[in-house]
Amino acid sequence: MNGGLHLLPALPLSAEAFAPFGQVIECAGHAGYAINEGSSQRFTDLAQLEADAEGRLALSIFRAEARQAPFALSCLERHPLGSQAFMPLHGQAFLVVVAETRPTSARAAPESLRVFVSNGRQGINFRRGVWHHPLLALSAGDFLVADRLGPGDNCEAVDIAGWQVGIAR
Ligand SMILES: NC(=O)N[C@@H](O)C(=O)O
Ligand code: NI
Repeated sequence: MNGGLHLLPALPLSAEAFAPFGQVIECAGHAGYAINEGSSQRFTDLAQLEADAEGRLALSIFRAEARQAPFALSCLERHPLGSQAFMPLHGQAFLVVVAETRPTSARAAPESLRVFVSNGRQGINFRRGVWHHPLLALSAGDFLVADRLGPGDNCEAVDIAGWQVGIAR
């Protein structure tokens, strides 16, 4: 413990481990196919983007500052009306914190929290409604973000405490 905070170490991000929460956006593990007279390879349909009927999917860029690990968690959120995808544009690693269920108390039970670290060549797509921590970039850089815009409240948040996330030494 450090300052009363329990450390939840990050595991390397993999499609299998992340499957309950969404998809990993990467070329590794997928078969690309040649397009444009062989000048490019297309790695297609890597994430299932979701939006309700009243919303629409939009592309944005988050210009993220580096967060210092270990990082004390203060909240989790979810987007009930659509998915949310993050793809690093400068190969920056980032932490991904997800929970299988809504935290029932401020001190979210560790067994419901999962922490992954992207190698910077991997993006992620949170399924619609998955509890997650807002973006935690480990080095500064831009992220391409695809998520749902439209009417209604698409962000539900809960406060949590007592946990910090980082890279196991
Ligand atoms: N607030 C916002 O647009 N981003 C968060 O939803 C996040 O997950 O980073
Ligand atoms: Ni979010």
